[in-house]
Amino acid sequence: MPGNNYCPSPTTPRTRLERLLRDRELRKSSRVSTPSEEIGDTLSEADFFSQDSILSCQLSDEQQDFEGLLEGSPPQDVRPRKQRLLVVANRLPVSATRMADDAWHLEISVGGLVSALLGVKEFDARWIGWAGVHVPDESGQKALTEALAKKRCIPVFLDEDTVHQYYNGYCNNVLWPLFHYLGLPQEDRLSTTRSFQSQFDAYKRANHMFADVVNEHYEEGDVVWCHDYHLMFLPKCLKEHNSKMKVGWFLHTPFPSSEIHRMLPSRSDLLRSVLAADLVGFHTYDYARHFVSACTRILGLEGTPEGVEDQGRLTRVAAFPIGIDSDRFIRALELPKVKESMKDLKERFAGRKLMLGVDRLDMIKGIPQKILAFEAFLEENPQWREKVVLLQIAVPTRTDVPEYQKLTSQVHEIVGRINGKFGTLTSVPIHHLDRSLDFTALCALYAVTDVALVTSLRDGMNLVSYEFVACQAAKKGVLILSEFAGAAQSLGAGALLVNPWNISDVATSIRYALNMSEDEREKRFHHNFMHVTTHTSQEWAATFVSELNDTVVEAQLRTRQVLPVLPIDTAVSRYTCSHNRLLILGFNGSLTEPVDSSGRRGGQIRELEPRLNPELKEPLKKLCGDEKTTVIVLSGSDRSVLDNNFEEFNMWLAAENGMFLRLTSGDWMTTMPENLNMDWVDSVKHVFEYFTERTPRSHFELRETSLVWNYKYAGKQAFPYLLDFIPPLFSLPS
Ligand SMILES: O=P(O)(O)OC[C@H]1O[C@H](O[C@H]2O[C@H](CO)[C@@H](O)[C@H](O)[C@H]2O)[C@H](O)[C@@H](O)[C@@H]1O
Ligand SMILES: O=c1ccn([C@@H]2O[C@H](COP(=O)(O)OP(=O)(O)O)[C@@H](O)[C@H]2O)c(=O)[nH]1
Repeated sequence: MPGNNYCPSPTTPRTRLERLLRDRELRKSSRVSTPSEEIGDTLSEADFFSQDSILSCQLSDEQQDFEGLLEGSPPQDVRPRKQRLLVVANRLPVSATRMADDAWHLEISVGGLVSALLGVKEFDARWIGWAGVHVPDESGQKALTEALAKKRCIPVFLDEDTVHQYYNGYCNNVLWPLFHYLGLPQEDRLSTTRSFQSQFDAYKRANHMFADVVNEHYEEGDVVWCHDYHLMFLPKCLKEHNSKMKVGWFLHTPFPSSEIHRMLPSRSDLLRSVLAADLVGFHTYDYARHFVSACTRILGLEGTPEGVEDQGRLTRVAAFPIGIDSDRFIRALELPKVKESMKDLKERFAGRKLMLGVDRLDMIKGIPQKILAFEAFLEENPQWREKVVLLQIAVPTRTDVPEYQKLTSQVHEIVGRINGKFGTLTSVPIHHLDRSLDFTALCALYAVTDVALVTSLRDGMNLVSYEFVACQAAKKGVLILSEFAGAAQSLGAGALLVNPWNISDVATSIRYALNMSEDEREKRFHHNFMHVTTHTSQEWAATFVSELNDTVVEAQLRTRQVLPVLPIDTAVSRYTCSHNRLLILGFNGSLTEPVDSSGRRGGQIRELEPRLNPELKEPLKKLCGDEKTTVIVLSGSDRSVLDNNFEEFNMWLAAENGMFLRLTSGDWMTTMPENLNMDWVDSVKHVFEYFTERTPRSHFELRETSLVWNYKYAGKQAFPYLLDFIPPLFSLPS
């Protein structure tokens, strides 16, 4: 369900849930079909040129459709003013190519993020991003800025070195593989783009450049929605410039387990800057949970069902599974051009079942694994060899990154080998295309496919699987889907889920899919079709933005409830005037040496016995020597600890939380009842020992009147143990 807390919790405010449902209903009932939403009624080529004479464009149908989506219909007086939305993503929805000094060719960019955001129509949206091209001269920048403005796009101009270090380097060679569990680059991969540090510097520089453009175009009340791993530094830059800006950040990739994230040298910087946003969104609960646990374990912050808290400030964290504009795909199937393509494809592959893969040529998509599984299937099922064909569309991507170049050769080599092995004079089993298809060609392919094969090793969501389902109302084909794609959580019930690393498992699923009964296909399809058509990209965006608006309002309310900060000047002047003062000081954490969140003091693991911070000795001596002031140290520690630390001062000591009292010049007194029953200690001690052994960095102390298990430095991994731990304590005899 979109906008749910990262952790489904019974404490979710009922009002939030109700608001979500109400908003959803309102959106449904107020939805008006604009001209651009009617079938085929997109801008014509002539309209396009008349609007934009300096553009040299050959518009495909897909681009015409895109035109309609980007420009929308002008706001009319009767309609309420739409909220302004600044969508900030690394890539604009168009890539630009320079045709002449002042002439630019604009083409829609391929990728899930662009497809999803094209569906966002409810806002007065503007896009801010990189146009995918280096423009060194001012006149070229001016011409491109004007051309893009007509498409409601605002460019960020990045120089070549920044692109190399930031985009090819830090984003695609460091963050991308790490977030998809492929590890960090080894030295040989790093050396091509220099060190982590210089890449990270370029990353921050680039994020500042994005921030400058946002700040320039921002108007009060705008919502700023930052996207993806390219812009993790952006929320912080924006909030530092204007703390009132409403900032949301959404990650389109997985967020890995904190065990993976902690490998990153810049792990804390990135988490902290993302936390500057008001709302942080992920595709699935798992990714959100991983993010929260990275913040608790690495930064030592507090995780709650609502998000992450840092000194009273909450960053809301929630799951917002993306969708597609399913209507756009369903309507496209009625277009004559799509019908014609479907007819061609059916004729070309007559007598054979068609299996389809559509992926960017990226290592996370598991293309080699998919092809090897298809080979295993052909090997084990000779009767199918002449009756099935795998069509793999592999869209070239990030071609400047050496890993991607290697992958291309690897895939070509495998395809060549298998086609050589199973091909005949008249046909080959694998049709592999290193290119992208336009929207209409893609829809036709989806519609005639019998089995779609998605074998991502990790994938934030995977919209191809959604698009395939949207186009299958007639055929009701089967979706084989990797359990490591975010989509497996929403389409899992209708798809055949596979582990792409298990080649024989995938091969078995291929056989099962090809032989599946019509009845089963129909049931599975129905389930997924319902999901895809009700969880759309419009719904996704509207929910995120409405949550962001609400989060900001709630944060303002919360700020008013926060206790006011002590007015230091007033406190000091009252202190100076008074003649009889009582100062009650804590010990652990107040007067002890500073330790970091993992319990290290100056890089060393802390000693078990707390020690007075040497820097406080002098001021404390002065305080204790002041006859107008009585000082008490009140601590949970036992008497010997206080003796060892405060013997030399003239003060009161209260050990074990007041069980024992002493003026340092006198003897210890006790407030303990004479017949205090301590029989429970032995049995509880065993329980404490058991959990201490199993919880690194926790320790337990046996005091005179209490037993303490201290898990303060153990990190949040102690919590599962705590849950086991508390019930046995309650069952102890009192
Ligand atoms: O812009 P590129 O570097 O060429 O890469 C294309 C996009 O790839 C990634 O897409 C992700 O977003 C999809 C939609 O949420 C999701 O379904 C998919 O699983 C992700 O891989 C990337 O996150 C985008 O920023 C890129 O633009
Ligand atoms: O030839 C192609 C192949 C893919 N796509 C689009 O690229 C997107 C891929 O998104 P997905 O979420 O599956 O993965 P990503 O590439 O973003 O990692 C989908 O919307 C496809 O329709 C396209 O327009 N043309």
